Amino acid sequence: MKLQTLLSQLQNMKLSGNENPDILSIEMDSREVKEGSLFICISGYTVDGHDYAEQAVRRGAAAVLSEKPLSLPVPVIVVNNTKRAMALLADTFYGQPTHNLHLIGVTGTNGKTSTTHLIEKILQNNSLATGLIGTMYIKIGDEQLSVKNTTPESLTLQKTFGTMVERGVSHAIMEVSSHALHMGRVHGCDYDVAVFTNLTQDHLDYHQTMDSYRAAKGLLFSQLGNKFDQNKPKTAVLNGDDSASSEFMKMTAAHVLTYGIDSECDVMAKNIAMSPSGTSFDLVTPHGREKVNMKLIGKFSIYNALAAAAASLASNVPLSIIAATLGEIEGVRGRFEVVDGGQDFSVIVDYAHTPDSLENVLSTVKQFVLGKTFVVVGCGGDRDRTKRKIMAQIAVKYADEPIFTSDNPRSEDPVAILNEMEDGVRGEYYHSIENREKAIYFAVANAKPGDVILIAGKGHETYQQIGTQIFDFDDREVALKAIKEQIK
Ligand SMILES: CC(=O)N[C@H]1[C@@H](OP(=O)(O)OP(=O)(O)OC[C@H]2O[C@@H](n3ccc(=O)[nH]c3=O)[C@H](O)[C@@H]2O)O[C@H](CO)[C@@H](O)[C@@H]1O[C@H](C)C(=O)N[C@@H](C)C(=O)N[C@H](CCC(=O)O)C(=O)O
Ligand SMILES: Nc1ncnc2c1ncn2[C@@H]1O[C@H](COP(=O)(O)OP(=O)(O)OP(=O)(O)O)[C@@H](O)[C@H]1O
Ligand SMILES: N[C@H](CCC[C@H](N)C(=O)O)C(=O)O
Ligand SMILES: [Mg+2]
Repeated sequence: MKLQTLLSQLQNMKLSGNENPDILSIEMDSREVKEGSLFICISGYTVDGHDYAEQAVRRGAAAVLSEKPLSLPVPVIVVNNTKRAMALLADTFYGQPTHNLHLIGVTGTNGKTSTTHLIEKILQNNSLATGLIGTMYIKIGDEQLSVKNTTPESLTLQKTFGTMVERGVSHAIMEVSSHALHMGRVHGCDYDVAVFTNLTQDHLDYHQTMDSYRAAKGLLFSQLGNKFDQNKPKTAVLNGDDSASSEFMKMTAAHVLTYGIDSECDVMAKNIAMSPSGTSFDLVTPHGREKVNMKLIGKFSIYNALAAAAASLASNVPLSIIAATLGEIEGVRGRFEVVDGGQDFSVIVDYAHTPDSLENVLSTVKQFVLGKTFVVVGCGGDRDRTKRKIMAQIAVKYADEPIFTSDNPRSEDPVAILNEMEDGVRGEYYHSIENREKAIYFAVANAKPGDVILIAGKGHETYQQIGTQIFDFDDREVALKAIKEQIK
């Protein structure tokens, strides 16, 4: 695409010279720049991309987009905000791909990964070609790509959507993090369905207060479009049992479909029966009623199922397919995943890394446990510190054997993180074992028949970050090894 054609999208910009090179790619990382790239300078949290403009030109950049004049031998386009401009240019460069996709965005503190996977399976069972973007990976058809963020930058996002369209994907489902909403990574995404799971405490390191965290989540709904287009109707799927939903409802002119268990909603679960091996309920919707027999357990799983059902209904999937698919789903990797090494106690690996998710999962375990409950849990470094005490209190409240350990300490001292957890439960009964492998071994060595060990916080993760080093670490493998050695 010609530079001038691309730039016609920007209303306020200054371009030095009148050259009009062919732009073959857009890059925000100088290390990715190739001959013919447009390099966009982003001033980040760690470094300033403007400092890499010269390097980008040496690597062949044909033009540079910047927030200040730069003396370079290629055209320099100056705009007030390169991040906003990047979202617009990426959308244009990749052919406005979200206009050609049915796009479903899922936001909320907990349940985004789980819910997106439920929706993915339902759409696939309705013979639709899907793509998925989230914490674990990007999926385009059968191909899986690794990711750094739950919601990538606009450039990666639009490029990914472009590839999806090229490969015949018709429906894309994505997790939309509050960081992404706040940083404008999803500007330009034309959502058809926006789903809200829940709002509880997390990320206060970034958002500071729950009010601004709620406001960031709300951006998904205020960006859902304010015109009524009968050919492309938009739907906000809101959790009627979460008080934040009434605010989000005001933010959008789109159709609203509520789901819930306790309050009167459009999509509801009635006659719920829970057992250690599954959950059944009547899925009551504006399109009729179907019995659902799920293998997933816990009240939180019913919420995810209802959110997925409502999003699928808003995407025109027949109710019978929705109910049948919810019955088939085995679960999502690292979410309430059972580790079975032939032992006579249960081991569950789960991604609960917030107070609310930990409480949900532990209370689900407590509903069914015959013996004692063990929990192995830590808190990530360089993340919301205020949740540490609370998570420790929840662990002590629900577990007979709470074992505090390290999660991903990142740049923080692991012992200092443990101390902050312990500050919430001084004088109570707990164990503190800094080394996560040792903590898991300790739990396995002490569990008796009928006990349950919940290993929380890292779920699907296959690494542990200590300082700047990344070590191989998989809770499921470590637990399995401990079990095998124990029952030898
Ligand atoms: C705080 C934050 O969000 N940081 C994001 C940000 O990194 P940054 O600002 O530090 O970037 P930087 O390293 O300063 O670089 C600035 C610019 O210089 C460029 N650069 C840099 C070096 C170089 O040699 N050449 C060069 O051109 C970079 O490509 C970039 O354009 O931009 C990066 C690239 O897009 C992101 O990967 C990174 O996310 C980091 C890894 C992160 O941890 N983010 C978390 C807080 C986050 O966003 N989490 C949410 C999910 C939370 C949840 O699900 O609960 C998420 O959506 O992932
Ligand atoms: N609807 C829910 N409400 C509360 N807790 C939930 C819910 N769904 C899942 N959980 C718990 O939260 C954990 C994380 O779930 P999931 O990965 O689906 O959330 P997420 O929103 O994608 O998280 P992240 O922000 O890290 O991407 C699960 O392992 C489970 O313990
Ligand atoms: N998306 C979450 C993941 C946390 C996972 C936990 N294992 C940790 O490292 O803190 C975050 O970045 O806050
Ligand atoms: Mg996720």
